[in-house]
Amino acid sequence: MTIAILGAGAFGTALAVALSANGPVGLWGRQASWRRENPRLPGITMPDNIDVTDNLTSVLTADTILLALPAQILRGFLADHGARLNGKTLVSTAKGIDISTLTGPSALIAEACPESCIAVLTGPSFAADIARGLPTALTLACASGIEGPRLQHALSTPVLRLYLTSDIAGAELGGALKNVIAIAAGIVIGAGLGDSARAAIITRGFAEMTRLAGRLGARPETLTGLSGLGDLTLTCTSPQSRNFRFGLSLGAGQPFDRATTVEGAATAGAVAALATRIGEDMPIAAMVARLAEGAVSVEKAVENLMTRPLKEE
Ligand SMILES: NC(=O)C1=CN([C@@H]2O[C@H](COP(=O)(O)OP(=O)(O)OC[C@H]3O[C@@H](n4cnc5c(N)ncnc54)[C@H](O)[C@@H]3O)[C@@H](O)[C@H]2O)C=CC1
Ligand SMILES: O=C(CO)COP(=O)(O)O
Repeated sequence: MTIAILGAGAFGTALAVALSANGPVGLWGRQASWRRENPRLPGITMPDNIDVTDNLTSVLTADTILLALPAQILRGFLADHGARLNGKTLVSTAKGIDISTLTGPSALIAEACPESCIAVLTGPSFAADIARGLPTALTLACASGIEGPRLQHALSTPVLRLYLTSDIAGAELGGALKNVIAIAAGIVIGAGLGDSARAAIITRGFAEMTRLAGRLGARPETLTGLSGLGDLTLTCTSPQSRNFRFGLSLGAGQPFDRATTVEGAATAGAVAALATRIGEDMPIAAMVARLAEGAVSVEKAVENLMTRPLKEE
């Protein structure tokens, strides 16, 4: 198996570093003018067997491609380059739902590359941790009983342990939805509402995640696994998370650098629209969408959530 990664942001670069333990890796970035240290991942030197390039053609000789682009970028990228990827094994790593189609990365890839085998790599993992070689466990979702195990072995290393599932919908939705709840958790802490309120938001947020994912065909055990509960726990509790930090700044009424990749912001809007379309109640996600747009104050959002009709758990 020959591997290339498209997207030389923090995560694509970290995956390249991890997978270089198994052999050569191509890493493409549209503006990859650096070669040995990515400014998005300071302090990490690229091993010699990573070919960092801004020439897409040169990395498309690989038979297996990891797509490490943000979710809202993927659709446009596939429109431009999908034909050249079609037929290859494609592994999605984006954690979001496309705002214009309300579909996840795997559906976008399937539409653009109908002859490809598609997998999803997701779970609790900060790019900096992976790049430093800290032990990490992830979910690899692939519907193919042949390609799934092959990928699982090729993408695992002594410090990167992949658990296999065939539940693509569950793995993908867990990763996308946890980012929305992480923003909510950040808001709670940023606004000074306390750890008890955060535990409530995480738990009720997880209930929303499992409800929506279940309606969209996910298996419950996937949501309680690494790609759901695992990643939710990480992202709602660590200031390393950009989604959590975005929430912190919203809660504290402080500015935030909008150039930072915060997947949960657009995905909250997509989730709210999706929930309305299928008639599912997602009050936390809907509130995060409104807060991220600046359409409601934190005080009003808390009041609205706390005064909803009382119900059974
Ligand atoms: N950073 C992390 O710790 C983790 C990130 N992820 C996921 O990986 C995905 C990518 O995130 P990061 O690498 O962290 O983001 P990042 O912000 O570090 O990098 C994004 C990359 O996308 C590139 N890009 C933007 N627009 C583009 C376009 N039109 N064409 C080509 N390239 C374009 C940028 O140049 C940049 O290199 C996200 O879905 C994120 O949720 C998943 C696990 C961990
Ligand atoms: O997905 C992640 C950890 O698993 C990274 O989270 P952020 O995108 O919030 O930084």
